Amino acid sequence: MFFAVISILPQMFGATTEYGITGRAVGRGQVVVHTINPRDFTADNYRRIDERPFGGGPGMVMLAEPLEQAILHAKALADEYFGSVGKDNPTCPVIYLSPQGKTLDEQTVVECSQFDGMILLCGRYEGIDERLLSAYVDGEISIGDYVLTGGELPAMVLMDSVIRRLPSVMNDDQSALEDSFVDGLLDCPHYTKPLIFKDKKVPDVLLSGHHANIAKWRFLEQVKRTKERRPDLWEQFKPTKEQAKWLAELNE
Ligand SMILES: O=C(NCc1ccc(CNCc2ncc[nH]2)cc1)c1csc2nc[nH]c(=O)c12
Repeated sequence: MFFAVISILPQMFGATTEYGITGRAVGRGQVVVHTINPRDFTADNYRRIDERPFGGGPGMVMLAEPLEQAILHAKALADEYFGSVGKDNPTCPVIYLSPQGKTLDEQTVVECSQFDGMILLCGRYEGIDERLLSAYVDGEISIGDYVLTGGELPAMVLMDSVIRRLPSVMNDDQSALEDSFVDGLLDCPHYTKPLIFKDKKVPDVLLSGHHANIAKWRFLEQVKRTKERRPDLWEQFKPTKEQAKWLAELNE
């Protein structure tokens, strides 16, 4: 999958491209990430990428022209990449990470993981000239209703959530698709060595080797936690046939 991120802080993206499962996917060439700094597309000696807002008010607004050149460069890199892998008619939307965007959820992550690539536009300051957004942006995504200092961390959250879903990025011992957020429940408790920690033992069922009982115990723990901590998720939950059987036993 192809990513081009447009940001005046390109070094931040090392957190995604150099570490962990996402870093490995980049290292293997399963994911390509280009960082593009709008400052490299400025025409003035001060390499300006922001200016005071028309109409006054606090803060600065990012200039349209350097961002336009950065986006056109990203599109050229995308064309080159898709040409090199023989992909015709690729889907590669320009996504603006913005507090005004649609709040990211697993469904949006699934939709994004089906694109051939994405051009991610990261804002700083008070935002970006509206005329640039209306000319080039296909969609806006927020990662939640809290105020950050820029779009870079949201861009990396989006990239991380998408990259982990790509086939063969997560090997089978890493829970890729059956994650609790995918089956609609919170996760169950996890235990590993030592058998006793701070006088607390591991639940016997997990030591029993009885896989059906273990699966049932884990599911019922997920249910208990989801009911307690996220009644909103519990309300939406649709059990499978087997899960419904286990739930029926619970209510006996
Ligand atoms: O660029 C981002 N944030 C930087 C930022 C923060 C505040 C303002 C100014 N807002 C003034 C205002 N708001 C409502 C009324 N007036 C602009 C830009 C960002 C990208 S995705 C995301 N997801 C969750 N949270 C985020 O902050 C982000």
